[in-house]
Amino acid sequence: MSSPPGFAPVVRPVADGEWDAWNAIDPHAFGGEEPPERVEFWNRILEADRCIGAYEGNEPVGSAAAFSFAMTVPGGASVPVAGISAVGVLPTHRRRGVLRALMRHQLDGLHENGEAVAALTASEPAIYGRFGYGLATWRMSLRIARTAAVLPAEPAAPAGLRLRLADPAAALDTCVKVYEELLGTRAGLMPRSGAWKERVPLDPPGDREGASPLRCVLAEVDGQVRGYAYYATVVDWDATGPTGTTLVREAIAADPAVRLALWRYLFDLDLMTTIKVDNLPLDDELLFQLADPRAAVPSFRDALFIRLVEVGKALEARTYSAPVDVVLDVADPFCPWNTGRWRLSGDAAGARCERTADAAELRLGAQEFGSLYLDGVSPAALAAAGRISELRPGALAELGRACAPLQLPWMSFGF
Ligand SMILES: CC(=O)SCCNC(=O)CCNC(=O)[C@H](O)C(C)(C)COP(=O)(O)OP(=O)(O)OC[C@H]1O[C@@H](n2cnc3c(N)ncnc32)[C@H](O)[C@@H]1OP(=O)(O)O
Repeated sequence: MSSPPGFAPVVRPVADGEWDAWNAIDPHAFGGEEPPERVEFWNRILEADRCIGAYEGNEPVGSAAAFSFAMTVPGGASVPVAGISAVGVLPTHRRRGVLRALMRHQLDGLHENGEAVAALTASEPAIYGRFGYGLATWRMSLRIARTAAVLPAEPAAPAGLRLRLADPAAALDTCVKVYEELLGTRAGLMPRSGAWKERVPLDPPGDREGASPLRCVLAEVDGQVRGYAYYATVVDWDATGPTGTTLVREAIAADPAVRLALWRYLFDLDLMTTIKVDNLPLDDELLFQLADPRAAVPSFRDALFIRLVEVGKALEARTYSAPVDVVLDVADPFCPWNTGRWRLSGDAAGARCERTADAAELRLGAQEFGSLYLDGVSPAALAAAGRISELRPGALAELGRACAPLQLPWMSFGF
């Protein structure tokens, strides 16, 4: 039954005995039914004390959850991040302020706990800007014609390299160790602690849509696993012969020579004519390893949205690629404790970000801070879009030099 006019949801943690009703919101809100393996996985990773419901009486009509993640920030440090997920409102109660009440409760809670950064991926990107989340990273997918794809001879595969097929479930711990070698190298990366290591290789039969079960190939050098790829294949034929597709879910190795060896393998599977790669960073080296870049058809999508819950603390937790000393004037109506002027000064060794009464040099909002945080969006682009105002000539360029990434940030798994 839909709510009467003047409805004001009460937002609170989910109590024992309410979980079935809370879990029932998601399929109604998202309109689908997840395979049981995925439901079971999500039930295992949810942190019960970080799940909230919006209630009408005793009935939950909206849901939201937070995960206790860590994330690499520019400079390589790892900072705690609240990963926001499971946001849904019953269709009977939409557009009556339930999401707004959930966001209010959640951000107030993060503020009280001193959690400086929140992150999410959005079902619809237009939803979260009003709550101060800014688009911070992109993901790239590639569709590659195998016949046109020529990979370079260099770097040659390391001497002693051996590729070995493994059962994805049995290889989980091994693969996570390889993945962890990457963590400090690129902003946006998050560890896959505990059950999160199962997230990428999760392979419910109900999700396969004609593809093979997930395969795992390990790249060993002198007996040590140094890289791995998860992939599946779709077998197909037409009058010209085989037209199969290799679906690459992930190819990970810290050593570029090992990663290239994995690509050679994935590009050379018999009967496959197309390679589809999901979720790469925008500057992935694979783009520059194809002799003919048009062999790959890229598509791009928004990935991570970031919210600085505590501007000062968050900006001090990262470093800056060049010296910076600017006064930032922040407008943050949804989290007013951030509003005001902040002096950010720092370099590659560390940073301070403190309240100041000095004259403002750059004016921006919470959403822009989120977009800038991982160095995946340039201050100049946001200024050109009319979203940052430069009040002291030169301040924009100074911030731009300080936020110049060595590599673009990347979120390697969804949550
Ligand atoms: C991190 C994640 O989990 S992403 C997943 C989000 N969930 C989904 O997409 C599931 C399907 N959708 C839903 O469950 C709901 O429609 C929600 C959660 C998107 C919105 O919930 P509602 O309770 O209807 O939103 P609410 O009434 O609080 O609206 C708050 C504001 O957001 C706006 N808004 C709500 N949904 C959308 C949307 N899909 N696109 C753009 N704006 C939106 C409203 O217009 C309102 O704007 P205002 O600030 O100008 O007043």
